[in-house]
Order: sequence, then C-alpha cells, then structure tokens
Amino acid sequence: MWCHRLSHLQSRLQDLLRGRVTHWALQQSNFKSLFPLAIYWHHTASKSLNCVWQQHEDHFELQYANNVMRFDYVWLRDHCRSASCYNSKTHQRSLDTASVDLCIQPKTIHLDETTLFFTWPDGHVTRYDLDWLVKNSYEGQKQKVIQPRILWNAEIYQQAQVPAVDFQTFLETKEGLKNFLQNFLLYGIAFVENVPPTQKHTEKVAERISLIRETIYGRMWFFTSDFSRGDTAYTKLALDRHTDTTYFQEPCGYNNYDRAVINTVPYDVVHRWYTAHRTLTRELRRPENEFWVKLKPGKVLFIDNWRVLHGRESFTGYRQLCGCYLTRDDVLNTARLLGLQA
Ligand SMILES: C[N+](C)(C)CCCC[C@H](N)C(=O)O
Ligand SMILES: O=C(O)CCC(=O)C(=O)O
Ligand SMILES: [Fe+2]
Repeated sequence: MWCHRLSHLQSRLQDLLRGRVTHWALQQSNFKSLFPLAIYWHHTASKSLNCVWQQHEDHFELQYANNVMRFDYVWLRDHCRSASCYNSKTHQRSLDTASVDLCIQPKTIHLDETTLFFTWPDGHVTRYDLDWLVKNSYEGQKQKVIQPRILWNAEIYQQAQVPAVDFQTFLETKEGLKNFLQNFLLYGIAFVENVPPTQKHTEKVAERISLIRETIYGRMWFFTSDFSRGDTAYTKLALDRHTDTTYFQEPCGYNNYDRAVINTVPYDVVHRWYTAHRTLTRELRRPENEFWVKLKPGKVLFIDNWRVLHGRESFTGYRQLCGCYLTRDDVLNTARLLGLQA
C-alpha cells in the first residue's frame, strides 16, 4: 500500500506538474517529507469555494475568484492584522516591519472556510480573509476600477455639455458635491454657479471641498489690476497659459513666467530642455486646446493644475478676482469619502 501510495503520489504529481490535475485535495499530511522540494497544492474543503494555493520556496501562490495571486512571505507577515501587529482603531501598523526576518516562511498554512491561517516559526498566527487578499493583492489591484480621466480639447469639452453645479445644491446636498467632484476628477475643471459674488461665499465653496492653503498671497486672495504686488497677475496684461507657484517646493503645477534662471544643468542639456519646452508649448498653444470661459460674478471655477493650465487675455476697465489654492490631498480625500475613485 505504501509503495502504491508513493507511486500514486508521484504519478499524480507528474500529472499536476503537466497541469493535468487541477482539483486534487491533498490528503497526505506527511507529503512534505516525501518530496522536500515538491509543490504542494491544496484546495479548500468546500469545493464550491474553488480556492487553490501553492506554498513556494519564496512566495505564496493563491488561486481564487478568477485571480492568480502571489504574495511575498515578508508581506504576509507585515500585513498581519492581529491585535499585537495592528491597531484596528487607528488603522495603523504596530508591528515593526524591520523586525521581520527577510527569509521568513510560514511553518504551516491552512484554510478554514474563507480564512487562511499562516503560522510562523515563532508561533505567531496571521489570518487573512480570502476576499481581503484579492482586494489587496497586486493582481487584484490591477483590475481595480481607477478614476477615468477624460482627455479633452475645447470641442470635446463643449460637446460634453458638463453642467455647472448650483451653489445651494453644492453646499447643501451630498449629491451636488459628488456630481461636482465627479466632473472635476473626469475633466480637471468644474464650475459652481450662482455663488453670491463675495469673498466669504467663495471661501465657503472652497471649504466645502478642501482645506485652503495659505501662501504668500494670503489665504483667500482678492486681486485687481492695481499692481499691488510685483506680478503681471496684478496688471491688465494678457497671461499666457500657465500654472501658479512653480517656485514653491510644493507648487500648484509648473509656469514659464516665474521660471528662475536655469543653472543646474550644462549647456547641452539646457538646449535639450528648450527643445522639449518648445514641443510642449506648441501643443499647449494649439487653438483647439484652448477653452475660453467668460468669467462672471458668481461663477467659481476649480482647476486641477496638474492637468489644466489657465491664462487670460488682456483687458480694460475694472476687474476683480478672488480665489485660493487648495491642497490636493484634501480635495481627493473629500472625493474618496463620497465613494469616488480618486
Ligand atoms: C493672484 N494670484 C494669487 C492668484 C496669483 C499670483 C500668482 C503669481 C505668480 N505669477 C504665479 O503664477 O505663481
Ligand atoms: O486674472 C486671471 O484671470 C488669472 C490671473 C492668474 O493667472 C493668476 O493670478 O495666477
Ligand atoms: Fe495664474
């Protein structure tokens, strides 16, 4: 019997290696001693779950829910959610990742219904729900729906007929805020209209979405063409497309006006930079890439400076503008809290 079992296991193993065997419940507890480097396939007790895993020398392979996932053993130890490794109240890791042996391997692995249990050499047990592993695996993440971004030019944006959100709806309803943020994430710009044209109400609109970032221009800036600051923004001159505060360590986005002297690279690299800059500028200045908006009192425009540049033509007469800079983390956080993929 013993001899038979051995040959049976060997032939089955060969079948397995040739991929002919998919669901073979491993009954033999001392299988490891027979084939020290063998591949051990396990599958769950309840066939309906259709979960198969493989304990490799350097990683754990799991087949479940139409995913084939591979996990590093240090990763499996590091992401342990046991009370001693993870603070579930603050969602913070308590485990000192640097204390995990980089050559760690589980002593045993077993599956009970939908939970995998890894027992480590020191006896610590880490448990993972199969669905959690799918959701947090590299392979599972790849399939995650990421926030679509619609690349547009003036014609595409005009045809999209993206509605502005009304001030009251925006301030008082979750739906209004969510629709606004969905448009903002899709296009990189979005409008709120019928805002009482005061700095206070503009501030209210901004704070609905994010913290306001105070800069050298103040928290809420309010400016006109009085040259109160040594900057062309405070004149009637035209401003070519740009983004602001490129001179900050945490700029809004990049801008040609404020570019400092290039003295950190040698002349040949400088010329390559100018060539690249010309290519970018040519694209940016294509008429079809210009979307003109006539700002009017009560219309608030939000711009994602990483996607959309802004500018203006020169003007005459009196014109006042107020606004502020928002922190990207907080805008994205507000979107995520509303269930948007941001
Ligand atoms: C007036 N306001 C505060 C909106 C902008 C001032 C921007 C000044 C500078 N040119 C830059 O682009 O960062
Ligand atoms: O005046 C405008 O419409 C925009 C001015 C500007 O780009 C700025 O202040 O950064
Ligand atoms: Fe600007």
